[in-house]
Amino acid sequence: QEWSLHSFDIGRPLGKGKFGRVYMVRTKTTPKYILALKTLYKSELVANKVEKQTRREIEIQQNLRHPHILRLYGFFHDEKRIFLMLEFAGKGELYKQLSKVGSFSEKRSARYIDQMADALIYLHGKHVIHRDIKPENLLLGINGELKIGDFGWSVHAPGLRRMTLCGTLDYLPPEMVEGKEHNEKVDYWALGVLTYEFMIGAPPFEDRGSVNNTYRRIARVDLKFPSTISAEAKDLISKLLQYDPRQRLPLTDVLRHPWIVKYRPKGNNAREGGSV
Ligand SMILES: COc1cccc(-c2nc(Nc3cc(C)[nH]n3)cc3ccccc23)c1
Repeated sequence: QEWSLHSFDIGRPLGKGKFGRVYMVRTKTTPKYILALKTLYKSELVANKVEKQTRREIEIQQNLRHPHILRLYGFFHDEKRIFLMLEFAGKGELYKQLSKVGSFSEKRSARYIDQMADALIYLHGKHVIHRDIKPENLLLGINGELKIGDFGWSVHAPGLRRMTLCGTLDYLPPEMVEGKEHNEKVDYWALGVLTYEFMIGAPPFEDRGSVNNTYRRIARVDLKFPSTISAEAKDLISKLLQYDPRQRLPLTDVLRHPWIVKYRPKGNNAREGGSV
């Protein structure tokens, strides 16, 4: 199947991505499929020196099949742009909902982290580390299920970050802010930061006034919890936000953690194959 812009009826623009716009589109084939078409301007990719990273993002995401990872069905290009044919997530960007309500309940946060852990186990099983887990890269499907949407920073483990850090430091683990070699355990740390931000509405080491102070707080694991957070939630976050990557709670143990199990939708706890 040779895809081009002529293969689609272009719907409404959904919003602006980093290097171009995202449109809701429908295939002209029957049956008709609704997709999100992400446009990337080649000139922008070259200007930002991210063409290799983009090629890697496409190659990685095309081979991934998981309910909580946004599908990349294919891509095509014209002289100016690259077009990514992405799964359409009906409820849009998770961070917009987070900023609208301020923070999520422990139940909603635990269910998202359950889904994230499941997706990360799949990713790491394919020796892919995401390296850029944060609310801005997460989308919500039509049934409110979480979808990891952006693989711009993912690499095959172990990686050494060559790009200067753009955007927030808040999610980076000590080994990355110290420029050391890192492995898939950077995603364990980011999962801890994400859990904290879902429930509190801001990341744990944020210092809006000074990037250097965020650095320091990360390197010192300067972690404080508001009294409103349950002991079980604090326990999980503290086991993920460990300075030493080897001490961080393995993802399979995240799935078994009491705080996660407590909020897992009924029927999802049935033992493998156990039917009642
Ligand atoms: C950067 O892409 C942006 C930016 C702003 C909003 C949206 C957005 N996206 C989606 N779904 C998507 C997006 C992708 C790549 N797959 N599925 C749904 C929405 C619904 C309401 C408002 C906005 C929405 C995307």
